[in-house]
Amino acid sequence: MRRSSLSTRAPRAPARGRPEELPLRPIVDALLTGRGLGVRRGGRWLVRHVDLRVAPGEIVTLIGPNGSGKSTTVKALLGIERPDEGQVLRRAGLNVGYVPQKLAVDATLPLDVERMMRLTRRLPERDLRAALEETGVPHLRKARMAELSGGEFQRVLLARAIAGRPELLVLDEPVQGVDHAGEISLYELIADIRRRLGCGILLVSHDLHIVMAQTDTVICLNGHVCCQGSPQSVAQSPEYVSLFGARGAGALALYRHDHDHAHLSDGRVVPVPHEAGCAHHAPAPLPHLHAEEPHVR
Ligand SMILES: Nc1ncnc2c1ncn2[C@@H]1O[C@H](COP(=O)(O)OP(=O)(O)OP(=O)(O)O)[C@@H](O)[C@H]1O
Repeated sequence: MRRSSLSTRAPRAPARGRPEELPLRPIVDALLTGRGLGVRRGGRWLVRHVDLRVAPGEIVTLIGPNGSGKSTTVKALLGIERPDEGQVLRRAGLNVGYVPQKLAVDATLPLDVERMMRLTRRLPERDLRAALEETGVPHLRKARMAELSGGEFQRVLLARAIAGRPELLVLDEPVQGVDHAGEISLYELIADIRRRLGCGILLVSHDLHIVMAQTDTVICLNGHVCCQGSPQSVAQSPEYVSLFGARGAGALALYRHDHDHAHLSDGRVVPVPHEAGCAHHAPAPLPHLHAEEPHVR
């Protein structure tokens, strides 16, 4: 039977003696695409010529030194900052969960976790409870935001971002104020959320050696895209080494083996198929995309 790669029709009933044909998967479009993105403020380009895309189920991590334009790029992609150049394409009606880089809660504000979760939307009890459980903080429901530890605070923000079952999760430095062990478990939680929700994730991080184990595509930014690709290919690129030094590159190499197993939330380690290194993340023309405001939570 001749099959078109674009077809999404159900397969015919299998002929006797022939193996059943699996239904063809529909073409999966990117959730979010930036093409030639540039943001200019105060007479200078903060970022320029940025191409990136996030597909469903993919973790894309933006790394780069302080002031390299990571948050600016994220804000431009989400429509929070207006780009001066290039194009942002978001899947129509895209549901986004966003944890911004800066979110300070005044110590005098009597804001508890439950109210924080419901601050900007109606959230049914079931969804609120599920989100807090998924991020491991159901016991903090009545706690005051201002009294949470760094790790607890970040978990609540994550719960708030996933409560609406987003298709895309955007996390701008989600492990701020978290100790080393807490960072590792937060990144494992993020990878676990990706597996459970099947959402795409755009992550901004400084924690190269930890985050790399969970990342599909790394984009190394320094006002422009210096290099991009799988963690392994980026670690070997001269641009990356010159930005982060050989020590940073060496730290990535240490984590190559992590791709052969996964950590479950109950502590078990299970084998996963070896990923044979992602291809470079070249933006390609995408049909069915509309430039419109996303539904950012
Ligand atoms: N609205 C603005 N007007 C002028 N300059 C800005 C504006 N927003 C950001 N910048 C500058 O743009 C540069 C990039 O900032 P951005 O916050 O995107 O960097 P970053 O890579 O996220 O940094 P960090 O790792 O320190 O969080 C910085 O020099 C910052 O001061």
